[in-house]
Amino acid sequence: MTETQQELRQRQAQFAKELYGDDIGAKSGLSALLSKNNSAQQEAVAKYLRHWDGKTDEEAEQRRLDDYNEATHSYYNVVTDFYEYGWGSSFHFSRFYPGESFSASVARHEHYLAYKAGIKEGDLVLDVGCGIGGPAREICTFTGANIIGLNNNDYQLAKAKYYARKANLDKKLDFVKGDFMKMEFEPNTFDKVYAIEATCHAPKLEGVYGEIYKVLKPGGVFAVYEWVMTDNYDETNPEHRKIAYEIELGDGIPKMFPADVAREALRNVGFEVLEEKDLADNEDKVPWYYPLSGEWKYVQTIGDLATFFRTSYLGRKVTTTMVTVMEKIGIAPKGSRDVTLALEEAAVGLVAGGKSKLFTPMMLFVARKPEEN
Ligand SMILES: CC(C)=CCC[C@@H](C)[C@H]1CC[C@H]2C3=C(CC[C@]12C)[C@@]1(C)CC[C@H](O)C[C@@H]1CC3
Ligand SMILES: C[S@@+](CC[C@H](N)C(=O)[O-])C[C@H]1O[C@@H](n2cnc3c(N)ncnc32)[C@H](O)[C@@H]1O
Repeated sequence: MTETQQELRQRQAQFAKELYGDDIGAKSGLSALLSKNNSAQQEAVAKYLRHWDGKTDEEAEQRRLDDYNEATHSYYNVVTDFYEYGWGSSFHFSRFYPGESFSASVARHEHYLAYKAGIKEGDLVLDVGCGIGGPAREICTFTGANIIGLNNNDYQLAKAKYYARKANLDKKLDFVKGDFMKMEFEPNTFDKVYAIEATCHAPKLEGVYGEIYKVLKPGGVFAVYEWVMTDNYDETNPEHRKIAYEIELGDGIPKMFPADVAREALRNVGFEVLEEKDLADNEDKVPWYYPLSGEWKYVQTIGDLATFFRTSYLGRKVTTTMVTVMEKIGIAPKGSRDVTLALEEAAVGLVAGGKSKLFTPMMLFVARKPEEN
């Protein structure tokens, strides 16, 4: 018998409690990792990794596409603490300007999307795949809009709510559980919708874009930073496919799509595409992937040294070694080392994809739902 949306939701919420205990949300980073339940962690790691067995044939890909919800949910159950520890509370890349700190660059990238979407005070805005709410808090403070974050991961939602309360933004921000492929909001609800590096987890872009189209008001704007393979990518080239596969495996993505698939998907569901630009295709002195490529010369401020160390090759090795030892002596839950190894594949694939310009994490699309006739 197939599980209903309601049953799936309850099971996943229950699982998050088993994994993190009752004070879910309050702990973060490595301290949250160390307090996770051992057998639940093992189950989550197995559920995430079961589809990434090195196969890229059609059947293997189909299994990943079919299981997108559970696989992504499990992925974020096991990586969120590492992300927070290594990256902060906005789970996305950004461009870096000379002299600009890591956190300023992340915030500017969010402001830019808000500006492109035309978000203004009093708007009701949907953040699709909101993570732990870093971008929603920033965009709310920046624009004064009311934002609802949608996410299928219970742990991240609990954290997003916790941080919004702490920042005194809980009257302007709300976070709700749901699958972006099957949204439960009333049609024509939102003035604006944005998504930051999240819709790439969809098994089919028409699915998620179609849902966004449905819940946007006529005339409303959707702005997205999409993860895509660029026009340089050739799926039949084994070197190219290897890079895409590393990104899929390490980032919990069922299938990386090319840019033209994303553009067509927007049009197919009815959007008018107003703007399209690969923000990574530029002459920037500091590349977007530098925190992962481990090039010290790009670090812009003294304050960024600690973050850079954690994200660099050396820092990642230190984390993996530390986690391996802690897992061996029983302090860290089983499976944690496998997670650091998968994240290493992510880092390697992302840097290779960035350097070769086969991949971009910041394909900007701005699209409008036409006014009703
Ligand atoms: C998965 C998607 C669609 C977006 C996430 C983008 C980035 C925020 C992550 C992609 C790879 C991640 C890694 C880390 C942090 C978050 C990412 C950059 C670490 C640096 C976290 C600390 C670990 O020890 C190493 C990780 C490498 C990959
Ligand atoms: C890389 S994170 C980006 C989070 C956030 N946009 C940010 O920039 O901090 C991707 C997010 O998409 C969410 N997500 C993935 N698949 C989803 C789905 N089917 N429905 C809702 N959210 C989903 C994940 O749980 C995660 O929060």
